[in-house]
Amino acid sequence: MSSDRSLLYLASASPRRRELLEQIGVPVRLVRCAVDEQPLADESAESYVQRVTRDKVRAGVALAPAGAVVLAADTAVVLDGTILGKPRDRDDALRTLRALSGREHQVMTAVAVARGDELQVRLVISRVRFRPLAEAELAAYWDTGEPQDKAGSYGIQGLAAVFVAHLEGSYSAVVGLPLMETAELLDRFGIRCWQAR
Ligand SMILES: Cc1cn([C@H]2C[C@H](O)[C@@H](COP(=O)(O)OP(=O)(O)OP(=O)(O)O)O2)c(=O)[nH]c1=O
Repeated sequence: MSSDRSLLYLASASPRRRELLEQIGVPVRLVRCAVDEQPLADESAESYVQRVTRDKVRAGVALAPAGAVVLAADTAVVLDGTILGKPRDRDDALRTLRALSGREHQVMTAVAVARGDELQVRLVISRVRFRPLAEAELAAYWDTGEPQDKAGSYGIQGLAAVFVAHLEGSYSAVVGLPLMETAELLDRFGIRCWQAR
């Protein structure tokens, strides 16, 4: 089976990434693939998100039709160099949110686009500062269900918007995909967003 060269395959189970691509006029076809997302010993957060993103896009290339353009991304919330992943349970989420309260953290999102052996990756680092969060507020936030599937146990695009005192960087990257960098990468692979239609 050969691919339509203008169609993008998204190697992601994240509904956010699909919505963000649709927001800029890039429809996608999904390829489901799983990769090991365990950080390696002594691996920096910057290296980690780029490695996982490369692994995701390569796994996507292996599953997509030959010659297809494939995109993948990974987002990590990083506090003082430590990666705060998706919460294992309620206690883990509350611990994470407590640690983020009243402080600035980094959100690192890498995006990769590949076709066959050709692969390009970009890393975007944003800085987010939360206002101080009350304990009762954290518990109430967990109960909304929003933190469950999100890096750092929060979603800036959702209810957690009221926690954000300051953001420097790319809002779309915090949600899961840096759209300016993504559009540039896609353009190099011949996939245009709304601008060129
Ligand atoms: C910080 C933050 C993260 N997130 C989400 C984006 C990602 O979906 C998730 C980070 O986990 P990822 O491992 O980057 O992505 P994923 O497992 O959801 O999807 P896939 O690997 O299949 O592409 O956290 C938000 O939605 N809002 C936020 O403000």
